[in-house]
Amino acid sequence: MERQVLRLRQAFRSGRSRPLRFRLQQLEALRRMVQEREKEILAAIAADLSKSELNAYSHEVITILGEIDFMLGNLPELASARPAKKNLLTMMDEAYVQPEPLGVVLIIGAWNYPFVLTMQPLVGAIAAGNAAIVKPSELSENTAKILAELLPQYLDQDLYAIVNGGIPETTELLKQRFDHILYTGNTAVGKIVMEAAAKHLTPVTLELGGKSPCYIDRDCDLDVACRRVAWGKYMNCGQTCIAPDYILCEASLQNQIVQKIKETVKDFYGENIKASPDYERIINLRHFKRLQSLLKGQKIAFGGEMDEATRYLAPTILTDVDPNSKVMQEEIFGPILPIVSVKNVDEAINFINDREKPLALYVFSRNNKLIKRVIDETSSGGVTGNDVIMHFTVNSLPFGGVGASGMGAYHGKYSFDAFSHQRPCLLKGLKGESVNKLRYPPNSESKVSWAKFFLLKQFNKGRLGMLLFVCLVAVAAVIVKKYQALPRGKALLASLIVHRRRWSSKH
Ligand SMILES: NC(=O)C1=CN([C@@H]2O[C@H](COP(=O)(O)OP(=O)(O)OC[C@H]3O[C@@H](n4cnc5c(N)ncnc54)[C@H](O)[C@@H]3O)[C@@H](O)[C@H]2O)C=CC1
Ligand SMILES: CCCCCCCCCC(=O)O
Repeated sequence: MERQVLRLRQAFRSGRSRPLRFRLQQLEALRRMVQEREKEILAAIAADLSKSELNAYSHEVITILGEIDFMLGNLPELASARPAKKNLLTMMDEAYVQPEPLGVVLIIGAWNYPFVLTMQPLVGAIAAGNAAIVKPSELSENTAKILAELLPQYLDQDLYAIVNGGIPETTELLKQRFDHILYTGNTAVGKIVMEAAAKHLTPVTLELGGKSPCYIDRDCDLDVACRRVAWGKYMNCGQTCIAPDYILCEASLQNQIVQKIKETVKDFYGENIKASPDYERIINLRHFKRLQSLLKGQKIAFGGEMDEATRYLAPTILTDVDPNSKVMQEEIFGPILPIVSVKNVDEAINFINDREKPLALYVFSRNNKLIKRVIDETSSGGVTGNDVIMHFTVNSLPFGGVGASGMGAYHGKYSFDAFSHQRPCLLKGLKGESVNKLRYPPNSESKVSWAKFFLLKQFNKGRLGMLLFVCLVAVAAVIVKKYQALPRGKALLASLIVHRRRWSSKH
């Protein structure tokens, strides 16, 4: 592991990953990989998540192609230096912000969208000019395997590597020194990653999970709301970090919601859900049993059927759920939708604020003021009003958590930023020592007062006069130099000095 990181570091030090042309070439090669090897990639995702290839394409591949296109179109601008505003002391100098790559970065992905959660950060890492190690989840082993096979065929092998394995391999990787770590997964492992990173003072982006609430207001189009919630909740069998975890609504809406989601599920997956190519399975037996245990003691208003052999768990709705029950204590990450009743939006806001900050928050209402109020009075990684999941697809929006749901963000420009250092650059001229004297010792009241003038723009009359005088002298000096009319120039300067003295004695 150590040798592998060293190899990448040496390649990074060679400077090869920095030129814009190289980054664009690598991104184009990655796009070629996705296009040419689409079939193998889709088959791997489909095998890992019991997913149709069509869904594998629209859940994952499309996101990566979109992200690569965005970077190819925007990288020249993102990677270029941005001029910075100057102050009076640096007026004549050059100030700009130059994004620079961080170095060798580590990307640890989760299993639930195994292609997106490894390749989307990689697009950002390449775009920003880094070397990168990608560690896919061992639970989505087919995708992990195909990535290890394909990536070296398309990308620079000394700069980008896939490391496969489970906890021992990840633990070993985390002992190495990286310049940034982007981790996607559960909160408990997020803490392990952050602790390991702290040993090297490595900055982290943590894309974690949590319980994302969905408030459904009385004043809303319930048909649309239920269709959208059902889509976001049951997609990927509920194994989506930003799936609506539970519904908050007035008690009187509960039965209608159950009825409408039931109808939607029939529209989506037909009478025999098990046979639908659009309905996935739980990733493994451990998660299946965990989900099974969440149903104990609950009122199942819809669904609940399961088959351990195929890890099938039907789209399920729980009603009158006690906020203290187990299903409300942990992120569900499965097709179980609890409904918790609240009296009104005030109670919903308090309910949300009494708990950890979620990764996503959803509000359905016809009343935009109510949606804005919920946004203003709560906190979450992201918000979508009148829909679910969709903020993930807008690459001009930063994607990430806050508080217990994570730190940092990526997607589009934010991915580039996550893997870049915004380096402030100031290029000073060698002239201007008369002004610079202000900051050289010995200090004095007068120098402090000048510093206040230059940096805080605190004027007094005398200073203003002096500034005008300095400007006039500067103009005169330019004229003198330009026309080399030495005698007339000198006379002009002398007359200015006399005027300045007279003006000073009067004020
Ligand atoms: N914020 C986001 O973008 C996303 C967050 N998630 C969250 O991830 C969670 C589901 O993923 P997990 O089951 O955690 O995925 P997982 O089991 O695939 O683990 C994630 C990664 O952590 C590594 N890992 C696991 N245990 C480790 C340990 N003890 N030490 C070091 N590394 C270890 C794994 O090898 C894997 O690469 C959910 O909470 C979900 O909400 C999932 C997808 C996206
Ligand atoms: C058009 C829908 C695309 C949905 C992709 C959702 C991926 C979410 C990944 C996750 O964060 O768990």
